[in-house]
Amino acid sequence: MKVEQTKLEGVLLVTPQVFGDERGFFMETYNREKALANGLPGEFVQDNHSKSSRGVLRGLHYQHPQWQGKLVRTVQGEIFDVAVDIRAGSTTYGEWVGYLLNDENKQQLYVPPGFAHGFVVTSDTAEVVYKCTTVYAPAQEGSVLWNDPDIGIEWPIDSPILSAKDQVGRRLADLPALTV
Ligand SMILES: Cc1cn([C@H]2C[C@H](O)[C@@H](COP(=O)(O)OP(=O)(O)O[C@H]3O[C@H](C)C(=O)[C@H](O)[C@H]3O)O2)c(=O)[nH]c1=O
Repeated sequence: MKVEQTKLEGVLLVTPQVFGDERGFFMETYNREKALANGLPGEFVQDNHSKSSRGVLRGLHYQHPQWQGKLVRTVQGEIFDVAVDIRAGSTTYGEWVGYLLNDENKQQLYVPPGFAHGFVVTSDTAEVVYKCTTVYAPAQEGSVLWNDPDIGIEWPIDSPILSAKDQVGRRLADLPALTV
């Protein structure tokens, strides 16, 4: 697998080695030894799977103080996956990166603790699976407004479908000082 550092330190783009043959393909989607050798966590404690229709935007979410690192991939369809640096005092505070993760490129995005995460679906449907470094702690969840102009995410969808929670995410300027 290839692991690339994005412009936000700690956010990693993972491209797995895909073994194709006349039957189809095989790839390792996670390997602890290779992960540790490439700056990825050696332990995840929860796997998630969500399915969404075109235009659904889930995010931007984080957990604090029990931050969740997330290794995200799309097993069917395509998403535009986004990480936003919300670590108080970070030199890249409020900056974002976004990548198209789909069932063709099979790429994964690692979103480390200290970042808000979200995605929008750019195919008819998308099934997203992701490994988490800590378990779900709903009382610790926070939401950042998906279209906060102070972040300026260039989403490929103008009018996304949002949950009630995501319609009222907090502006970056209203976030408490969050440390990892
Ligand atoms: C996240 C989560 C949710 N749930 C339950 C709670 C609700 O009854 C239902 C839907 O939850 P929610 O609307 O928060 O799901 P998403 O909007 O997909 O939330 C996720 O969206 C973005 C992309 C993220 O990065 C997070 O993993 C997560 O916040 O699943 C659980 O039981 N366990 C969980 O870990």
